[in-house]
Amino acid sequence: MGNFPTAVKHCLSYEQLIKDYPWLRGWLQEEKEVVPTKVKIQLIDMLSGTGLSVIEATSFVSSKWVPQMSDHSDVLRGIQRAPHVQYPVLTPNMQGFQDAVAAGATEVAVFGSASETFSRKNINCSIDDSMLKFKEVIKAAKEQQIPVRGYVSCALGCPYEGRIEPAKVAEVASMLYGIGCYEISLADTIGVGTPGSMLQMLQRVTQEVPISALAVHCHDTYGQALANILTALQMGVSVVDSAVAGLGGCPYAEGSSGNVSTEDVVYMLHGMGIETGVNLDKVMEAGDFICSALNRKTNSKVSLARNRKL
Ligand SMILES: CC(C)(COP(=O)([O-])OP(=O)([O-])OC[C@H]1O[C@@H](n2cnc3c(N)ncnc32)[C@H](O)[C@@H]1OP(=O)([O-])[O-])[C@@H](O)C(=O)NCCC(=O)NCCSC(=O)C[C@@](C)(O)CC(=O)[O-]
Repeated sequence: MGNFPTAVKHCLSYEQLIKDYPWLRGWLQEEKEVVPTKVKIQLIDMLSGTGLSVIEATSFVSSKWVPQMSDHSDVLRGIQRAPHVQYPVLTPNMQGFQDAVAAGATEVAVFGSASETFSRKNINCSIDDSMLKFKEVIKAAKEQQIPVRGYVSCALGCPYEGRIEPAKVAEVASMLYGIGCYEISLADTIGVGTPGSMLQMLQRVTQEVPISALAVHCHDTYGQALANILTALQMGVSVVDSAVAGLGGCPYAEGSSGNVSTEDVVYMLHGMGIETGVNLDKVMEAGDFICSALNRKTNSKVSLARNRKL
């Protein structure tokens, strides 16, 4: 583990450390009941006023696979875009990319996996075939100056294959970076990682991809997400995906819990003196809104504590 004070100083130099990436589509794709489009739009609009620099808005996937996302175009068209906020959307293939652009997408993300089985279950193709599809998307995106982000799912474990070798994560991250993704988000899809496995994985991945191009995406199934994020920060990672109220999950990783809550990450970073530009109170308001609109309990420890006036 790196020297803590030095690493924190390093992090202090970064701004806009938080991306509220998968709050919406990550959690919605798990939601059994169809969430009204206007609720999705209102939540994005609330999040747009929090200071977050990136809000992943929806997903242009097949509605046969994920029915909750069938209103993707209406959501993207319905939101009020705030200046200085990016609204990327997931696009697994050219059909998704074309639909996304038609609905006004200005940033997209492709999502690969370090696990062969997860890749087939999630996007119905092998890792190698997924790269061919992503290459097409990236080529088309570049022609339109649309930046493309890449995900590597199962970076710390797979629901089907168990442990995933850091070398395999590095290989897939390197492929995504090599074909033109500007940033690679390393996802602990099922939340089994620990600071130890995060450290090992990052040490290997950074042999292939510069740390400045890496983000982390931690689900909190085993309660390790904040510790894992802290480890990544100490290594120099400066982009953290999170989800308002800790909602989220993946339909092809049954039983895994949501992403780490944005509220908890912001609280930790501000407590460390790291500037994020994010207004914690406003994020909590957005979290309260969506939890009450859907009659769900928050997964944010910070929100629970604040509601008890602690
Ligand atoms: C990738 C596909 C579409 C392949 O699905 P497929 O069935 O292999 O696609 P296909 O190319 O063989 O086409 C079959 C049908 O799907 C349609 N189709 C084809 N592409 C699209 C599209 N983009 N949008 C809408 N429709 C589409 C296509 O038009 C055709 O329609 P038909 O002729 O039968 O009526 C499918 O497997 C799919 O939608 N998978 C997405 C599943 C998903 O959303 N998973 C969760 C994403 S989150 C994640 O992966 C993890 C992450 C990023 O959060 C990080 C982490 O925590 O790990």
